[in-house]
Amino acid sequence: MKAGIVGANGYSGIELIRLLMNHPLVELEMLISHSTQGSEIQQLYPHLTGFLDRRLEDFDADELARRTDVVFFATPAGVSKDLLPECLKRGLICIDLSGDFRLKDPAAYEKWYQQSSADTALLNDAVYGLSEINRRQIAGARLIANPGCYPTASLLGLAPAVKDGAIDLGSIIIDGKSGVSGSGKSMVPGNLYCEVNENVKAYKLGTHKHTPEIEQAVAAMSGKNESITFTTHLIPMTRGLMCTIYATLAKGYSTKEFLEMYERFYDKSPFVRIRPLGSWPSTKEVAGSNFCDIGLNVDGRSRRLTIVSVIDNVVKGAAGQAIQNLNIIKGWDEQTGLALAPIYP
Ligand SMILES: NC(=O)C1=CN([C@@H]2O[C@H](COP(=O)(O)OP(=O)(O)OC[C@H]3O[C@@H](n4cnc5c(N)ncnc54)[C@H](OP(=O)(O)O)[C@@H]3O)[C@@H](O)[C@H]2O)C=CC1
Ligand SMILES: CC(=O)N[C@@H](CCC(=O)OP(=O)(O)O)C(=O)O
Repeated sequence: MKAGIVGANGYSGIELIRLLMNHPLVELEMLISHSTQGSEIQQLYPHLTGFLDRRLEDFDADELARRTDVVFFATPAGVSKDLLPECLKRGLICIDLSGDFRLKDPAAYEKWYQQSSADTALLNDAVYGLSEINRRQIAGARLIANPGCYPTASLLGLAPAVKDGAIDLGSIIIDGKSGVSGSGKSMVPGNLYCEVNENVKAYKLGTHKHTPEIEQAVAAMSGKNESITFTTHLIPMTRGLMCTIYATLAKGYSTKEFLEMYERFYDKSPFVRIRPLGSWPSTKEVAGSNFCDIGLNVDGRSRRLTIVSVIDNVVKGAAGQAIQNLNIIKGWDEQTGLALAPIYP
């Protein structure tokens, strides 16, 4: 199968290249960028020297349809809602890493993204690509809305407890922390070395666009609409994302009972690893891999569950999950091209 990447020279695009180069059933055919067409990818990114001999090209839906079968959109919000329908119309499988097709309600997109939404019919057709939760809908789909990085870690951490009814949904608090690559490679003063190094800062309190995405998915799992509290922090590292999630218990389970429930829930999900009693994950333990590692603790005194969920934001939070979704769409083994151990130390 031949693939194209729109936004190939951004952080998620480059990660798609690294992973797809090792995928036995996919061949990289077209790399598309916005401002660097004509350049050799190896010149822009010397770490790819000797691996991939391709020039960046301009977006052309006819050319994509002629040369590829699947297109990944690794573009900023607001780009794929216009370009992707042209590819879909031409019969291509489209996997969008941006938020353009994630929210079913166009008014919610307009409120949280501060721009006009994608076509409503396509929003309805789009399948939310949280691989472990929506496998049945993803299989055979043509349009995947790949989840955001914070929602991936949060929702994989919450899903078993939410589906069991074991926590009070109105009590959920998510404390998220991300490395700087989560914000992409564009020049932003807040991402300068002197601003980020030896610093931790909270950002977008009450306005983060992943808030409605997490709420929508929790509602889909539970049948109930509840507001969550979600706070994000930028931390001085390149890759890695941790969500520490707090919720009040609705059932009196112990940590051991929660761990057994999570183990059962993710029994057939090779990319979700549950930590044993008394052990919690760190971002380094998933770096460069498609794993989501989860640790749990019940605080009997406050009757609260704490969930610690970590991913590599550019792999499981973006490019890796996008490829996992392609594997599911095609009925291939989910781990094809993704069976990579994390980089350590
Ligand atoms: N970074 C992460 O950890 C995650 C990112 N995402 C999402 O994935 C998407 C990409 O993110 P990221 O890789 O970080 O972003 P970057 O800013 O690093 O890269 C964006 C890419 O999009 C290209 N681009 C911009 N506008 C257009 C356009 N009109 N047509 C074609 N290409 C265009 C840019 O090309 P050029 O440089 O030539 O202008 C660049 O290659 C975003 O929507 C992001 O929110 C999702 C989960 C995690
Ligand atoms: C560190 C950092 O800035 N992270 C970004 C994550 C954006 C992202 O991946 O989100 P979408 O795919 O939904 O656009 C943020 O918090 O906005």
